[in-house]
Amino acid sequence: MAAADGTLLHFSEPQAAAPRTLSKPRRARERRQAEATKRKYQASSEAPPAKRRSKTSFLPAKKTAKEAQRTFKGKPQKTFSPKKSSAGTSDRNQEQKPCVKTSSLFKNNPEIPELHRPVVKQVQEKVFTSDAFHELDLHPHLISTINTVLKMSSMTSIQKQSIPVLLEGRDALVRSQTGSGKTLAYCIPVVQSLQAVKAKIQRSDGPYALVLVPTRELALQSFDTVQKLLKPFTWIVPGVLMGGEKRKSEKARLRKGINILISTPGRLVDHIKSTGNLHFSRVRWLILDEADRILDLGFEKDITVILNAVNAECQSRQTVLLSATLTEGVTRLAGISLHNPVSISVLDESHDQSNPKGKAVLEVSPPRTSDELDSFAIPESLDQHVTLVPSKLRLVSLAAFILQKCKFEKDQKMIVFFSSCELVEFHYNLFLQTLLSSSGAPAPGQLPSASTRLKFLRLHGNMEQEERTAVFQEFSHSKTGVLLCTDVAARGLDLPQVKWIVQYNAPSSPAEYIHRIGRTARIGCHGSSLLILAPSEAEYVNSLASHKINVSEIKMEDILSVLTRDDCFKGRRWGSQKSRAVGPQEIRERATVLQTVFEDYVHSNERRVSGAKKALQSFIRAYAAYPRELKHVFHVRSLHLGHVAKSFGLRDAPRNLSVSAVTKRKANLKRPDLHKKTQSKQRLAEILRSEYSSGMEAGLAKVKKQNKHTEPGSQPCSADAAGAQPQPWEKSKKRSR
Ligand SMILES: Nc1ncnc2c1ncn2[C@@H]1O[C@H](COP(=O)(O)OP(=O)(O)OP(=O)(O)O)[C@@H](O)[C@H]1O
Repeated sequence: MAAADGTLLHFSEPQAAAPRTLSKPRRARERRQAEATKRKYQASSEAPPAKRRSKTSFLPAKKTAKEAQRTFKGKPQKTFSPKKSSAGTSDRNQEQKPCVKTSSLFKNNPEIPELHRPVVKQVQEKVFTSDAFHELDLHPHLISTINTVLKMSSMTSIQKQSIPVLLEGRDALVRSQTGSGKTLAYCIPVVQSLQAVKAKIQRSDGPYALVLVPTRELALQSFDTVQKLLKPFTWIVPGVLMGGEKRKSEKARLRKGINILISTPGRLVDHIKSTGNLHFSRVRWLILDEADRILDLGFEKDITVILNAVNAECQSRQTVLLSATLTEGVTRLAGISLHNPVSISVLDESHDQSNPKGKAVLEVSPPRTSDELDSFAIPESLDQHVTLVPSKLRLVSLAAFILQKCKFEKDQKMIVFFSSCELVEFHYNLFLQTLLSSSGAPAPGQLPSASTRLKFLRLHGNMEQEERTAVFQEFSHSKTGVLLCTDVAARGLDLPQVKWIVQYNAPSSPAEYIHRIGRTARIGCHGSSLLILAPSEAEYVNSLASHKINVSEIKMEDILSVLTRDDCFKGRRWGSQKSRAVGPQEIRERATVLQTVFEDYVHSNERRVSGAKKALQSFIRAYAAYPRELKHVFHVRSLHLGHVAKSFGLRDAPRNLSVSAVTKRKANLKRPDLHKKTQSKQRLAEILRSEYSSGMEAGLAKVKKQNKHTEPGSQPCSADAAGAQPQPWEKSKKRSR
């Protein structure tokens, strides 16, 4: 990237604007004093803060970084604090204001195109019914537990449709929008049927129900629901296997006996292979929750191993597949695992002409129309937005949006999705150090506007399980906060009261989009989402529309304009005394001030620079990993590396980073024989394949396993090794991300 063109800014306070008039003798006295001070400091190694700051503004970028570090670290109050710097020292302020060299954010950006989004009629489902749980033929204790422990009285539509059908003993494919209560739709029938088993269930009987979920967090969540429902039926023991825990203690729990076993597929396969006393002879229920995500995460082979193991020991069982999206993979998996199934979905009348009353649709396998396959039900109370932001402005736009919602508005809870663990780590550390304050006064390196109101959390698959659980719990119970995460949090997690979903990196499929936005507007609540796209990616909006997904535009300027609400972002052109009204120029200057803060943080030491480069590299790899059908929207060659580097607080694009290097390596991945060639190449391939990842994918998990980290799906999962049959749905499986 060409060297940054310099725009000089210094931070000013509102009070500093009016110049003070000084008498002539006093001015002369002050000048003499200033010169004396200058001579003194020239002779010593210590620098007078004001003069040094001004001078360094003209230094090249590297030196500026060092100096800026001094500015933010050394005298943060003088630099930023409105209270201290405004105390009647306006003319001195003029000199004391830090002057920062930064590249122009607003020059040479691609034009932002007009969005001509087609308006489509979204598929909608009614969430609640007026029917109460007590109208169902359930054990009275179960009903009172639902009412008093879960504090629920009326059923959701999907519960009303599913529970009676499942209680009849039918296999089912249940499809319903995110946050519509699918978990209870299967948990209630399971508990109802197991409590009614005549010879009371013994713990030592082992599993009667197997519930498979894609992630550990979801396993915990489902376990929690089952545990609550089992309160009156204490002889039925639930248990969870999910990796992250010592195998030994899981084995011990299995030995004692678990009747309702909730697990991630990889971990269960691990125990099938290594735990002698895990038997499935009594299994009556097999539940595949979030079936689409299970397949997306590459658990097909594990599912095959599990199906074969269960089939080998028990022939008659009830199988249920639940999914928010009905993908080809899910339909094929349903064809294999379900016997004479009922297909249940609750589409609204306008969409589902064949089913005018929104009743459960029976025997649908394969799905009725390609339209149903391609479109997704979206909660009615969810407002979806998109904004087009040039690469250079992405970081400041994201920060401004977070500040707008979580600093200036009350009780806002937000999830920001990134495409890789490295990206989450980078942004988490950056925001934590620059936007956040633990006390009233800004700490070194922080903005004076750093807020105690803001709370940042992060969640991704490279974190230790203990920490993941703690973060999940903390965010679940918190009223506010910004959770930066990978798709590890997109899969079925029920995080209450989330108001905003921000997708900083576009998802790689419409199904992913649905799952991400599905973390808000749950169970009838109101929520909003924002998708941040580059101008070159505007076409993605049409791609969403083709799946009946409507988004409305928010202008980037409107997002950035929040910076004018905070005078700490106020910048002023060097030497200019003219005061200007708040307008586009003011917004630009303030955005530049914020970008400067980020750049100074990143460039304050080598470790941070290399962290930013690593994150940038990860971003490019993820970008190169978009599926073929989205390549016309997200093509790595359309990235301007210098501009993208800016969004990582880097002043220049790293020299050793080239798009072709990334794409070359990626091209190799298309050759399946590559994996067999050498182990090191295989590891590289797995890392690259998982770049657009949450850190949860089997490939990455395998790599991590070698580093002694365990993940669901990290176990050896070759179908051959387990004597499994080839998976029919694999044949036409698209290469996942
Ligand atoms: N009948 C009900 N009344 C009130 N709240 C309910 C009811 N059923 C479920 N809920 C609550 O709604 C929330 C969403 O439920 P759940 O997680 O089961 O949705 P889901 O359909 O599985 O979503 P996703 O597809 O995202 O996994 C949970 O907090 C749950 O406790």
